[in-house]
Amino acid sequence: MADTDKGQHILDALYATVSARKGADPDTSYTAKLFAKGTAKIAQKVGEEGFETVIAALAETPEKVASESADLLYHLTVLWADQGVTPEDVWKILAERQGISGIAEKASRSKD
Ligand SMILES: N=c1c2ncn([C@@H]3O[C@H](COP(=O)(O)OP(=O)(O)OP(=O)(O)O)[C@@H](O)[C@H]3O)c2ncn1[C@@H]1O[C@H](COP(=O)(O)O)[C@@H](O)[C@H]1O
Repeated sequence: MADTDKGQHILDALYATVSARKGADPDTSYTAKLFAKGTAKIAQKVGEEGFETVIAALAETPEKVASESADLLYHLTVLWADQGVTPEDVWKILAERQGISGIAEKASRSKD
């Protein structure tokens, strides 16, 4: 596997693990506890972890940014599973954007 594929592979594997926790025992699985609390709680955690990543960038260390990013990506996979979004849905959108400048992409969106 190419090094550049490793992050995607780990997120795919994490998503599979997270999805399998739907309906599991909230006493033994943090993910199952999040699913039991519902969409608002899961979305709140994504917001909190995003905020903690921002704070790490502004006031802490690159190591803390990496650690908070891992928390953020984990909670994002839980939100995807909750919403019926698959990693493939996200990879497809990112792949379609490859080679398109962010400025051109934003201009095309504002015409929608
Ligand atoms: N990657 C993660 C992961 N990253 C962070 N966390 C948990 O996210 C929580 C974040 O901590 P916080 O202090 O923000 O949250 P909290 O205070 O516990 O919760 P709230 O009071 O905010 O509801 C911690 O309990 C972490 O352990 C994770 N929990 C699980 N995973 C993955 O999910 C898999 C399944 O986990 P379980 O569902 O617990 O079996 C694990 O094997 C891991 O691969």
